[in-house]
Amino acid sequence: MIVDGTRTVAISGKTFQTLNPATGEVLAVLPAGSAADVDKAVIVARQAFDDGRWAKLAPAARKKILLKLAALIEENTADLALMESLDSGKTIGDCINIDVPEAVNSLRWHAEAIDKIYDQVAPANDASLGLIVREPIGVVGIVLPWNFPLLTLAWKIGPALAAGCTVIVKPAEETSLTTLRVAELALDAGVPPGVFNVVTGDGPEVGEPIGRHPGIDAISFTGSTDTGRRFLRYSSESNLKGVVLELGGKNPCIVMDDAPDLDAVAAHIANGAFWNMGQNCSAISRLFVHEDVKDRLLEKLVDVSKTWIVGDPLDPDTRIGPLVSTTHFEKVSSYLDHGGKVITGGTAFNGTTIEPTIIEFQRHEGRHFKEEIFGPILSVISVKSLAEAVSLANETDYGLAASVFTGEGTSALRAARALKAGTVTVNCYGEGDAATPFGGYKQSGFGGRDKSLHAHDQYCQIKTLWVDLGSSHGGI
Ligand SMILES: NC(=O)C1=CN([C@@H]2O[C@H](COP(=O)(O)OP(=O)(O)OC[C@H]3O[C@@H](n4cnc5c(N)ncnc54)[C@H](O)[C@@H]3O)[C@@H](O)[C@H]2O)C=CC1
Ligand code: BAL
Repeated sequence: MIVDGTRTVAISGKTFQTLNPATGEVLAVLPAGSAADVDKAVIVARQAFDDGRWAKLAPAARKKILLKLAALIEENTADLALMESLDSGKTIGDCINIDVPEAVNSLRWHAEAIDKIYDQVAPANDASLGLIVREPIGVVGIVLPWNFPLLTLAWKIGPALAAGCTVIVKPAEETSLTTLRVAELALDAGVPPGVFNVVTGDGPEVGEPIGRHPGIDAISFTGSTDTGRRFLRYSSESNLKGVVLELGGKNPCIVMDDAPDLDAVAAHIANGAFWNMGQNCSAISRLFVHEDVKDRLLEKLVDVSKTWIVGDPLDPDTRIGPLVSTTHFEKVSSYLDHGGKVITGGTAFNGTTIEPTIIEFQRHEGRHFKEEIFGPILSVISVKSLAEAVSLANETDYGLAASVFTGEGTSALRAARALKAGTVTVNCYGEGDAATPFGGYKQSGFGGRDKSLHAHDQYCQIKTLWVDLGSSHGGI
């Protein structure tokens, strides 16, 4: 763990192993934290916040240090990418080309933004001055998932540290390594000790004490909807700390009969469904395709899926590596034999890996259309109209992302407005870039957004300062 700028073991002395999911080998033995370690980290982070060693620096000074951190991460791309791939099973190509560079971009974007955000003067009468100012919220608990460990870390520490907060990060127990390394690089960059602390361990032992701690002012969480609900409970039963949740998805993709370039559409859909082995909260999971183009699109999708090389995540050509853990593999495998016609894939092997799989169904019902699978499995159903597609697409408890492919601009915009999702992409798939907010409607999200200037709201209090200019001063 890293507390107060120092590598440390757990107070209990307990440890846990982190495994390479591709081989089952032990990669590292890490401290298994508990409530006592969280207490210690909170004391340190509170002290670091209250004495102003970080919060009271000028925004431009914090910016300089965060830009240095981004540069150090960039310089260490090869090491960090290898560490991330070994620890999570993510492919080395993705780690090098997406996870590390996007983490760098995200940190840079928030660092660059922080000295360009102005406070406001409120409309007021002549005898008063109303100021609306932002202040860092304080000590922030950041609880991370295993599917994008480094990227979600950057999405959260970027705006939190830029705002002047101090943080206690709990990485997912499957994937702690890159968070620990980045915390060390932060010290090298000049982030003062005590500002960026990391407590490793599992959810009940470390995540829950963070959620319930009265000395923590806000929580930023990415993970499952069930655990997200717990954080709301922890907050309501403790100090009503602010909670921002980025949760699961059951993301629809609609393809109409006038969609241009079905080859490109198939490539986008395969990327949306199979990128990161489908372990992505914004993964395309339900495909609604117009009946007139269904057969042609499925043919192309099968062809594209077969180009996704399954294998060793350390081979740069591999696009499908192992799932993150055997537990997760068991969960995802259970969706391979539950009705529907397998169009391609359907095989699970080595107890780790599932090939890109497309399953066609006649009706929009059952587990494949309700539950977040979080694996490389795409469920397909045909539709007769855009209205039917949009209505089925919205038939879900989730609302993170959605895509629509059509050649008709007005229909595309109508559908984009009607889809209940935080991010809607038209004739493409993606999550936007650091400048655009990311988060969900319905049970996909709560309380705010990651990325963009909207992310800063999570980490700030808004204070009103009301000054009497004295109506008795003779009108000067
Ligand atoms: N939105 C997303 O990006 C993610 C969604 N998921 C979904 O969740 C499913 C289960 O995966 P898990 O790893 O179990 O997700 P999870 O939501 O339980 O884990 C995410 C984080 O929450 C922590 N956590 C777990 N239990 C906790 C508790 N009782 N109190 C406080 N913190 C706790 C974990 O240690 C980890 O750091 C996946 O199959 C997937 O469907 C998982 C990871 C990311
Ligand atoms: N798609 C990146 C963030 C997430 O899956 O939680």
